Amino acid sequence: MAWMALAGFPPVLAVQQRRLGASPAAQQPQPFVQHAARLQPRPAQRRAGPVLASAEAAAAPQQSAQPPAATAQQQQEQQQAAAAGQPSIVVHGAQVAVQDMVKHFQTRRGMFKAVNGVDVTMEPGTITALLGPSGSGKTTLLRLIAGLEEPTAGRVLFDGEDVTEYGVQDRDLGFVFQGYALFKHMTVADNITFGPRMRKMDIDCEKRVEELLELTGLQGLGGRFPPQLSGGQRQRVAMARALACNPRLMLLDEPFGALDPIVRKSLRNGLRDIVKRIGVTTVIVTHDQEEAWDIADQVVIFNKGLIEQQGTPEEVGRAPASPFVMNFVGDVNHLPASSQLVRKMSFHTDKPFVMCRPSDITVHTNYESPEAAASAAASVHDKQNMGKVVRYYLRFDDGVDIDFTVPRRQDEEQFDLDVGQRVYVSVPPERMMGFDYSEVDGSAVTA
Ligand SMILES: Nc1ncnc2c1ncn2[C@@H]1O[C@H](COP(=O)(O)OP(=O)(O)OP(=O)(O)O)[C@@H](O)[C@H]1O
Repeated sequence: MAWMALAGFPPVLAVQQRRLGASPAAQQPQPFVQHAARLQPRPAQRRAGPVLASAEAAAAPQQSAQPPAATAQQQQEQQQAAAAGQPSIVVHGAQVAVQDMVKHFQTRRGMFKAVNGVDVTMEPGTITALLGPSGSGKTTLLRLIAGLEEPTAGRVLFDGEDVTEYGVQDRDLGFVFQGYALFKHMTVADNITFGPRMRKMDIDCEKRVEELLELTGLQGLGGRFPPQLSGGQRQRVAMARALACNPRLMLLDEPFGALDPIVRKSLRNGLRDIVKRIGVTTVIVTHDQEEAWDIADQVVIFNKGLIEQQGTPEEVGRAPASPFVMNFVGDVNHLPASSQLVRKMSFHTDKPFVMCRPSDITVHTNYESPEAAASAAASVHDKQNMGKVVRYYLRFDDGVDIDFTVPRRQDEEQFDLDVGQRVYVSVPPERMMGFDYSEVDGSAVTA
């Protein structure tokens, strides 16, 4: 079944940081911020086209007074597909280019730069995940792409065509966001076909519903009402509805934020499967790095209204472009640049601190080995069995702590260290990065 077809993806980088000198118990998880229905138009922000008054309206931009008809090309393709007995969902994912995008908000304290000169291109049929700390500008960029915000400067191009002046209803979009925004009084089938009916699309609505229910793993549920569905099922309906009008671009804002981890995982795998089957260009805002790493072809890391890095998840994970990205993506240890380990590794930096990933640490136990001689001595300070991995907290003789994480199986075969045991630690200097705390602080600049 399409919904169950899981794609294989690179290992996920856990989102956790170990702060300088902090004990295991003192570790702070990354804040997880959830926003309900953030794609709702903010009052007085629209410039063109009818004002959308609710989340449901935002999710169904086709509710304009004079809904645009399906394009002649789309209609022709649908008719051809119907005649050939093929699926009637014909999507041409757009290449979406955002150029020199700037968005300033007028606030009581002056002008606030939420997006401050952003260039990014999303290739047709790919998934781009927008990641970054709270307030870094992710949702604002999504809304600018959608036409829900008027840019201060910059352009949005769909397949090379400048759509910056187009209203939201003229951009061929599908929306999915956390609050579901389904019409509760309508059946699942009616929710799905609401858009095509409003746009007077010349399609077989029954067939479209069947195809979309199959695509989203909801076979047999077309006659139910949203309150009779689970949260995961409702979000699948939202996806089906977003795709019903053959959008060129699907925009998702924290779509799975309210769901439990197992349902989230199933939904995101389903999302990737759908996108790859039908080829719709997709942009997703998420706080969940595991989600981004699982599904995205391209990740875009935001900080304070600017893009710090964009690339494939592998590129960003392997070669972070800045201390901010290294710190934001995955586990890191923070050490003083003058610490024993850094000096022993002959890593030189003019910055006061150094980062390294737990996964780049090598631990030797035989003090007579040549490797041990080239390493810094530490003691096992604490050990935690985390299920699939074992995490050790190692303390150097200068009092500096670091994490060392090893797969449980490897730990059993190779390490199985005792608390208090002496170990010898090395990190390739090319895997270290000097930094100053001002460079990794992603807290939003308030307006
Ligand atoms: N209409 C507005 N008026 C004034 N400031 C705004 C407005 N919309 C957004 N902002 C500010 O712009 C900044 C970026 O907001 P945005 O919602 O894009 O961030 P985000 O990265 O999506 O954050 P989060 O992850 O918390 O949702 C924030 O500081 C926010 O307060």
